[in-house]
Amino acid sequence: MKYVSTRGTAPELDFGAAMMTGLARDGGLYVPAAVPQMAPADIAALAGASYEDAAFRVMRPFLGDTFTDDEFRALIARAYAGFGHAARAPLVQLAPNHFLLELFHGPTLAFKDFAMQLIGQMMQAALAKSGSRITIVGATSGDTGSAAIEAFRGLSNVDVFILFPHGRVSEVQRRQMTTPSESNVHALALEGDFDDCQARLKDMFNHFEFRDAVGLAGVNSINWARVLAQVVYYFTAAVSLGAPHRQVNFTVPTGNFGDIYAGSIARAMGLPIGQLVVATNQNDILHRALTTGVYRTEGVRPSISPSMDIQVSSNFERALFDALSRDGAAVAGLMADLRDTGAFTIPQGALEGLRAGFASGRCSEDETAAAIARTLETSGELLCPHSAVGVHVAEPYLGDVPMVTLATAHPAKFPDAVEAATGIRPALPPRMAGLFDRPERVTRVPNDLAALEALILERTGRK
Ligand SMILES: Cc1ncc(COP(=O)(O)O)c(C=O)c1O
Ligand SMILES: N[C@@H](CCOP(=O)(O)O)C(=O)O
Repeated sequence: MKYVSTRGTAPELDFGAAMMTGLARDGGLYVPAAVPQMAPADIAALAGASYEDAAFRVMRPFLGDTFTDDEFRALIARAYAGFGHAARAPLVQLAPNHFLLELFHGPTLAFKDFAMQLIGQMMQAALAKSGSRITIVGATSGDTGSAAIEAFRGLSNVDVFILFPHGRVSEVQRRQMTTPSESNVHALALEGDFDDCQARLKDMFNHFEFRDAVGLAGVNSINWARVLAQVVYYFTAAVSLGAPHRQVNFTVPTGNFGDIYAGSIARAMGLPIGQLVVATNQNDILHRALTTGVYRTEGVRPSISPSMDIQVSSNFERALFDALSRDGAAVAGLMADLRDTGAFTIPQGALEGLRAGFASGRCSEDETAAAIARTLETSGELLCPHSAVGVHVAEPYLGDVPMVTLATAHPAKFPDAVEAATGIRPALPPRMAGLFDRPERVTRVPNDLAALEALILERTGRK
């Protein structure tokens, strides 16, 4: 199994190398050269399997010889052992033919744990074999950062630096990143928005002298392994609703396009997914792009679903690559337009392909609050604002085909928005008691590449 870059000129890599490399050296994102297929009988055989067993069967064909079967099974077992629900990703019913996939039972209460806990295990195993040391730099709008810190805290051969937009994450998210006391954890509050954090991270990957000096590794969804781990729950959810004998639709609260792209990989593998609906908040660049054919950044507007306050949606590049018949030069051209002008126009054929693959909708701030209140009233489920965006956007698509909306975070990560909508202040699980009492450790940093690189070099003892 080989991985190729969306910009067409970086070397092809195997799974292990793609995971440790993160961003391709031509600035693109790694994707499989060909997506492995799962026959209907193999999909049907997932019925009744544990989440861990399903994870093994769905992901194994993508791994080549990076791990033996026994090693991979052991890594999966360790990754999901700390989840607070036996099903790992339980489905609950909201309405006739509308289901919620609860992805917030991991250690940091967001869907990121599904991939990050596994990447943590896989990277540690790879580092133990190679004996090397890495520096992880992550960009976060709140959830990736806390999940990454949880997965890598305390490891002697990994330093973790997390860039988050100062003042634009929830207090719970901030404290999850700033209260761990391990010396390999560095929370950096950047003067800017998430797009600035992600842009500086990509700048670091594209600055080869720095990248090689610190052994830079990435755990954002630019890393293919992140996407792969998120493919699994599409299979477990769909099979429990009757796939492969029946179609299932999904609505996905979307920001960086990683989670919904994972759904498109599940569909490419053979899972009978009908509609994949992109649900955006008021930062609706993806909805506008799919509707108008023009991808144009407008500046981020802070919302009550802050983890989706994103304009430069990294994984959209992977979907574009497929829609452009895997023409890396064409993708590179559109990305250059985006960098130089803040916009690009999707060629008509590619736009039709994207529209065939993805429906979309937008949810305003008021609609988000109303969806939280309405869902509590009609089904007793308390939603986080991101999941509420999903539920609102899913509603016009409800019909004969079961719809699964992804619940991407626990409501207690966003208590202010939930309380404003319902009057109920959701409590953190008891295992997180003390989060508000522990001292915080955070460094304010400018939105400046040279300053960030200097800080990382100094903290990792390279200067
Ligand atoms: C709670 C939550 N919901 C949804 C999203 C959107 O996911 P993605 O970036 O994979 O589209 C994120 C982060 O991006 C998130 O943290
Ligand atoms: N919402 C994310 C943004 C980063 O997304 P990623 O999936 O690329 O890591 C976050 O919570 O940080």
